[in-house]
Amino acid sequence: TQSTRPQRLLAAVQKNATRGDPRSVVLAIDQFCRQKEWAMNVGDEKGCILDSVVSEVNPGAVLELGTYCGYSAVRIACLLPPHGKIITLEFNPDNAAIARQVIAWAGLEEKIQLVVGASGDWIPKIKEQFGVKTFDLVFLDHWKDRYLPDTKLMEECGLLREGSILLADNVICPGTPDYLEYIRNSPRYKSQYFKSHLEYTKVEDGLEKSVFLG
Ligand SMILES: C[C@H](C[C@H]1O[C@@H](n2cnc3c(N)ncnc32)[C@H](O)[C@@H]1O)NC(=O)c1cc(-c2ccc(F)cc2)cc(O)c1O
Ligand SMILES: [Mg+2]
Repeated sequence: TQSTRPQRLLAAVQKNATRGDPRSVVLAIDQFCRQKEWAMNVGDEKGCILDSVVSEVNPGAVLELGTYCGYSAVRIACLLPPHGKIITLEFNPDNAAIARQVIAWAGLEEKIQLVVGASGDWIPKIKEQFGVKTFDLVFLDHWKDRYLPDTKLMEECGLLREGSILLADNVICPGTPDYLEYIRNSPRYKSQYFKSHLEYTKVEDGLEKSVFLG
């Protein structure tokens, strides 16, 4: 039977990356996506911006919406402080199964908690289920029309504190117009746009970094 793109991406990781070496996993995925098949990971160019934000925030608690194959979860987890953890939500069980194996190959199972389900269902349960008070950093990379409702939901559920950072992928391509309009005009956020390109292409895209002011 025909393999899927995530399955081929995992095979490339298992062939070309060193077990327990997260940076070799990131490199193997980027090489696969540049040389073999495009895939919707945040990628190497936007990934450098992600790295600089993670390093600056030095987060103890990270929430990622939209795991896909685990590329950005691995990239973020590499940079966390010793007791830092990332909870990553993935709706599609097939993608989650691949991501689990990519995370295992990187040796980051202790730092990354992968949860299968929809963000809208899980966000209200995170505090009680995972003993999280608030998140220092949230990386939004799921369905582009869920960024705004889920941001409002995180506010309502008390998952954000003064200084929490939201970093949103794809605000230009595919685009998240309602989220951008809200976050750039809300007095409760201070936003900054980091111009870049859609992963592995020359098409414009970028990341929007927003600080929650409380
Ligand atoms: C949405 C996907 C990423 C993953 O998110 C999971 N997901 C969804 N909704 C939920 C939820 N509500 N809760 C939890 N997980 C959830 C899903 O199952 C995918 O695995 N990402 C994209 O579609 C995406 C697309 C492009 C793109 C750009 C130009 C093109 F011509 C074509 C595609 C680029 C990107 O950088 C992306 O990130
Ligand atoms: Mg994305």
